[in-house]
Amino acid sequence: MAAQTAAPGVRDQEIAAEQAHLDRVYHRLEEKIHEAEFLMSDAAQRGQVGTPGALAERDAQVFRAGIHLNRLNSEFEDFLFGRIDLLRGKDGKKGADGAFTSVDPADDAIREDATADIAETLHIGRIGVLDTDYAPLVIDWRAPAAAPFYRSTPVAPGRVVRRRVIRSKGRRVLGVEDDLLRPELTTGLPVIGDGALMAALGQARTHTMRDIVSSIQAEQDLVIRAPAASVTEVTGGPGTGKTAVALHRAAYLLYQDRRRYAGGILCVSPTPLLVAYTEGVLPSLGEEGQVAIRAVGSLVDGVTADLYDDPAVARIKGSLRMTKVLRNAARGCLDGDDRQPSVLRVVAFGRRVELDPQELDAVRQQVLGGTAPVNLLRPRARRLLLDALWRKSGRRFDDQQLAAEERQGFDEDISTEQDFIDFLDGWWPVLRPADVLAALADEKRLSRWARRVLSPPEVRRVARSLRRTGATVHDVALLDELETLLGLPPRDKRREIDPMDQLTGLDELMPQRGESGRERAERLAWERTEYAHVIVDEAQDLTPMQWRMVGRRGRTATWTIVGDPAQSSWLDVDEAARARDEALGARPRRRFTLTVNYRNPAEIAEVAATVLALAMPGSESPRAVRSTGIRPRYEVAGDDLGADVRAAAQVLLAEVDGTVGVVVAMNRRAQARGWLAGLGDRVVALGSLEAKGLEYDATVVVCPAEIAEESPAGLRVLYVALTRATQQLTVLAGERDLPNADGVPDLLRRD
Ligand SMILES: Nc1ncnc2c1ncn2[C@@H]1O[C@H](COP(=O)(O)OP(=O)(O)OP(=O)(O)O)[C@@H](O)[C@H]1O
Repeated sequence: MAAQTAAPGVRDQEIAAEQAHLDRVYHRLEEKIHEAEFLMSDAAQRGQVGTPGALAERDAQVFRAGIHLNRLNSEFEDFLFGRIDLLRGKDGKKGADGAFTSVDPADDAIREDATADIAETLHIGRIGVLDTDYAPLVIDWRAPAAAPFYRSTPVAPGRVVRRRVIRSKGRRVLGVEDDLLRPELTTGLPVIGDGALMAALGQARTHTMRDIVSSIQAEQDLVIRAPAASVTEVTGGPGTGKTAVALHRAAYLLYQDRRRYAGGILCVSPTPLLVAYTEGVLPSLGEEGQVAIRAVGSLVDGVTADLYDDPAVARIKGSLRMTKVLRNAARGCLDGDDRQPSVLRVVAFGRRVELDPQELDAVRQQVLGGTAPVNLLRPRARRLLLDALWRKSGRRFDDQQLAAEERQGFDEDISTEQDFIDFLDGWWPVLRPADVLAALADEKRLSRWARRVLSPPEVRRVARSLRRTGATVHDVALLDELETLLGLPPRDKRREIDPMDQLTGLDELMPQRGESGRERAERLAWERTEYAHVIVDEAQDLTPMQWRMVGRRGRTATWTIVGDPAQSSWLDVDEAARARDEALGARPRRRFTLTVNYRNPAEIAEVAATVLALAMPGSESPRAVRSTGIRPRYEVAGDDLGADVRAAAQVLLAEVDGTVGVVVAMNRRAQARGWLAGLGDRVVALGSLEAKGLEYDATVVVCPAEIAEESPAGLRVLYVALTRATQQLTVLAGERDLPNADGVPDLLRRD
C-alpha cells in the first residue's frame, strides 16, 4: 500500500512533528490527572458533610475522577498510535469528539489537476483527550471518528489521504509507518516506511498476545464495530485474527455501552494456555478487569480441569446423549446406596409408626412425579412422608378444625424428632454434582442409568474414565448439567453490595480497594452466573454438552462467536451445530468471514493447505499476507526421537528471536517436556489439542501421522498444528509418516 519513500531527513522531521504533538498530549494529560486528583480529594472532604445533596454530588465527582485516574494511570504507555490526514468532508458537521463526521470528501475537495488540501488531521489513541478548547488532541480508537483509520482502503479511501502508525514508548516517538491511500493525489504529504501492518507482523512473538489496535484491517474492523444486537458469527481460517478481533470487540462494546457491559462480558476459551496467552490484550486496551476470560474447563466454580479424556470417551461425554444419562443419575442417586435407611420408624401418639420399603418407594415415586430439580424436591418429600405417617397413625377426627390442629402438632413433633431428621438426610440427601458424577464411576449403576442410551462398551469406558483422579475438561460440562438437574442452594459467599455503588454505577467502573484487575475479573466471574455478552473463541471445538453449559451463561446475552470448522477437533459437527442452535435460540445472526492469514508466511500456509485438502476437501485456505522466502524444513527422526526433537528445537531457537513451540501427539506431552528440559522458557512442548489458538515464531511438528491418527478428527488437529508458526516450520517425520527421499511425510505431499 505504501508507495513513495521520503527523502533522507524527512523521516526525522516527521518524527519530530509527532513528538511535538505527543508532548502536547502529555502536557494535557498531566493537567487532567491533577484535576482528577484534586476532584478525588475534594470529593473525599465533602463526603464528610453528609447531606443528601452533597453525597450525590460527591458520588458524581468520584465517579468521573475515578474513571480519569484509572485510565490515565494505566494507559500512559504508547497510547497515541495513529494519525489520519483527511480531505474536506461533504458537509461541515462535527461529532461529539470534535471531528468532522462526513465519510465522503466534498465534491470540490480534489481539484482538476489532482491536487488537494488536507483539511483535517486526527490523532488516534487508546483514549480520547480534548484540549482546553475542546479540540480533539486524541480520538479514542473506538469513536466513530476513528473508524476511517481502520476502514479506509486504497479501493475505498473516503476522505483519508494518508494513514500513519506512530510507534512510541512512554513519552518518546520512535518511528512512523505510513500507508498512502490516495497515491494519485498531490498533497505534499511525505510517506515514511513500508506500512504498519508488515512492521507489526514481522515482530518476534512472546508468550502473550499483543493488541492489534494500530493495524486493524478493514474486514476486521467491520466485525469489531458490528452492532451488539443478537449474534455475531465470525468464521475465518487460521491466523485471520479471529481471537484478536473478538477481544477488540469486547473493548469496543464496553466503550459503546459501559453500563450494560462492564463486568458482564464472558469470553470462553478452549484451554488455560490460550487464556494465559490472551489475557493481557484487554488491559492493554484499557479494559482491565471488565471481561472474564475463562477456559471451558474452568466455567464451573471450584473446578479447574485441564486433563483430557481419550477421544473415544470425550466423544461420549460431549454428546447430547449424556443429558438423558445424567437425568436418570440425578434421580437414581437417591437410592441404591447400601447405607441408605430402608425403613422409617417414629413414635407418634405414644406408639411406633413405621413406613416399610414398599410404602417408602411409593412416596418417592410420587415426589419424583414433579419435574423440579432433585434437591428442590426435598421439602415435598418431607411433606409426603409426614402425610404417609399420619395416615398410618390411624387417627381420625370428625371435627375438621380439631383434625387440622392435631395434624399441625403431629407435623411439628415428628419433623423435629432426630430419628426423622436423620432418616430424611439419608433417604433424600442433598446431592452435589460431584457426588453424582462419582456415582457414575460404578459400572453397574451407570449401566442402569444409561440403558438404551449407551452401549455396554461405552458404559465401561465412561465408568473407567471416571474412576481416575481429577476432573477432565469434558467432566466440567457434565458437572454443570448436574448442577441444573439437582438445583443447588444459592451460593452463600456473595459480596455484600454497597447501596452507594448501585446509585452511581461506580462499582462497575472502579476496582475495590487493593484489588488487581485479574482479581476483579475473578470476583465478577464468581458473582455472575449470567452475562450480558458472551464471546466464544474457537467455537468449532465446543461439544454439544459444552454448548449447553455456555448457553446457560448467556440466556439473555448478545453473542460473538468466532471459529473455523476446518480446525474442529469434534467429530460430530452436525450434533454440535444443533446444540449451538439451541443455545442461541432464534436470535438473528449476522455472519462475517475473515479472509487474510496474518500469521503464517505463504510458504507455511501452502503446506497446511495440503492437509486442509485432506481434512476438509473443497474448503478454502485464507490468503497469506506475506512471504518470507524461507521454506519449511523436513527431517526424518532416527532411533532417538527425543534427541532429534531437541536438536530441531535448538536450531530454531538460534534462528528466531522469540518463541519456539514443539507440537506432539497428546500421549507424548510429558515425554516431550523431558526432551526439552533445560532449553529455557522460549521453547514450549505442547500436546496437539493444547496448540489451539497459540502461535510461535517457529514450530516443530513432531510425527504428523501420530497426530492425524490419534482421533477421528486428527487431520483437522494436524492442520491446527501446522498453522502455529509466524516464521519457520520444521516437520520431523517418524516411521509412520512414510517420508519420501526429501523427508516430506506422506500426508504433506501434494502428489
Ligand atoms: N490487523 C492486524 N495487524 C497486526 N497483526 C494482526 C492483525 N490481525 C491479526 N494479526 C496477528 O495475526 C496473528 C493471528 O491472529 P489470531 O490469533 O487472532 O488469529 P485466529 O484467527 O484466532 O487464528 P487461529 O484460528 O489459528 O486461532 C496474531 O499474531 C495477531 O496479532
